[in-house]
Amino acid sequence: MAKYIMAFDQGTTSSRAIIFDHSGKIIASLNKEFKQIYPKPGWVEHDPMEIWESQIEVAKGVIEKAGIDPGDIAAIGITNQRETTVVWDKNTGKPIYNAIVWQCRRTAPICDELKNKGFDKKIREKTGLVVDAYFSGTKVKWILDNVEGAREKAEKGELLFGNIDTWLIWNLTSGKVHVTDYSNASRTMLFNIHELKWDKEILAELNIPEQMLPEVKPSSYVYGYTDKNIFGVEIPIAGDAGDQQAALFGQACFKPGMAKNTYGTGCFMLMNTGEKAVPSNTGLLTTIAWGIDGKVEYALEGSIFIAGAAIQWLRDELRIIDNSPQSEEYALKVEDTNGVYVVPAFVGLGAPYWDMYARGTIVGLTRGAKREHIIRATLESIAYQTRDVLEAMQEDSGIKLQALKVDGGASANNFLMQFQSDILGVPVDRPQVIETTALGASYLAGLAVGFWNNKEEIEKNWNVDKHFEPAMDNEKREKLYKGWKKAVERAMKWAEE
Ligand SMILES: Nc1ncnc2c1ncn2[C@@H]1O[C@H](COP(=O)(O)OP(=O)(O)O)[C@@H](O)[C@H]1O
Ligand SMILES: O=P(O)(O)OC[C@H](O)CO
Repeated sequence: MAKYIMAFDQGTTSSRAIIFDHSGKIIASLNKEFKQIYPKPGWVEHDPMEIWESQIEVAKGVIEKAGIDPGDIAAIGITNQRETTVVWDKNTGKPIYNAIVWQCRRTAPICDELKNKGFDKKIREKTGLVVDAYFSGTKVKWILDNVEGAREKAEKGELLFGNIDTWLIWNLTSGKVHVTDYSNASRTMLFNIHELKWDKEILAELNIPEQMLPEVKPSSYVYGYTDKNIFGVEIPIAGDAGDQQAALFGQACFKPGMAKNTYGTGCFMLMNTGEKAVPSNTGLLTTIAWGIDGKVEYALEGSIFIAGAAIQWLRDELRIIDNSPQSEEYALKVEDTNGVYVVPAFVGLGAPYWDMYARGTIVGLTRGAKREHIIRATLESIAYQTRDVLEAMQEDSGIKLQALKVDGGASANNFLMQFQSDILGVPVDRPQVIETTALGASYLAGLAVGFWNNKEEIEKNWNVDKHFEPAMDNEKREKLYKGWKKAVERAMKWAEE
């Protein structure tokens, strides 16, 4: 019997492939960063061919690194940066435009129009989402409206739309399977999360032909098999979920009330709400967690657009650190931020503010402000944003969180995790495997092919690495947080015409 599962974790800044064994242990992992394209301020694109090529390169590389035979892989699970939009020609297989990334703000005016018409309320009800340039719907419309001949071709059925999961599965399968899963569909702003189908009224409003949309399947399901020319064998592709939902699954948050926070490019807190789609009154999203075992389960989500990406900004743009882990070293060289707050609203602000026109701000600078303070304030901004969404989530769900499960690249930062626990006043638990996104995709794939039998078996694989207890007194906590709220006010609406 095949001994491993391979996950493709196609993230915002890198493509990653990881091979897991039955105990959920990482056998080998390989990562490749790819180009971020910023054609204008606030615009973000990726080259879909580079995404595909980098993903295949790391997949082949990780098999070699692990020293295993492709025939030893029982299934592949796919997980992806969500919302990022690719439109391609069905006949040539070539994208007609770069992928418009979830962070891209170019469709803010289309969103404003929807809001002005009052159509946003309908969208909120049907899709669980807030009208924002974040989601795929307005991105598809933009491509159809702006790429020459696109709309005509789409109407003739010659173009296909997909998020990155769909794009990868279409390229991987010999039969060119055009599918997505419930969790990804729920991020398009085109999918009715209650009726579980593409919403004709929204499609008509955005003028998007339904025939270009993928078929929506469960998250644990055999969608197809890899073309033999890729790995030399046909491997079932059996799991598909948006990366944040996959992380919720990988953290074994299977019961209502269980929550996790993933610190990657952005930061995403999700709470399982079971078979109930809980509406939010605080600016959170109601989203599909996954479709499995013949049913769909929901989650409440707080989406923070910039988290680890702010650390990359310190490294690549400000060039005041050489690598991400160094941020911890510098942060610990000072006692506090000396009154400095960084609001990394580089692409607007997501939950709970939803301000497409907010922009990054540094406030509280004095003559004594050093790079250590700015670095520390940048790390702290990740924790403050998390507190914003945790408060919203507790209010919407009526559940007081006993502990927060964390994961993702930046959760490796012990300073950040301790400050997180301090500023929330809630313990933080980091598991041994922080690659829970990939792990969740593996679990979904493994369940579909009988590699794992049930969720109970998977739950036993979760082990804590480090537990962080709040160590800050309440007065200090609230004083610091008050300063953050003031800083956020300064960042809001900055880029509004
Ligand atoms: N030790 C660290 N401290 C702070 N940030 C870190 C650290 N290690 C990684 N990061 C940040 O985490 C992000 C990478 O995490 P990852 O989970 O791989 O993200 P993604 O899936 O979004 O590409 C990067 O933005 C990086 O700057
Ligand atoms: O690339 P990540 O891991 O930051 O995830 C991006 C999210 O899926 C965007 O919604």
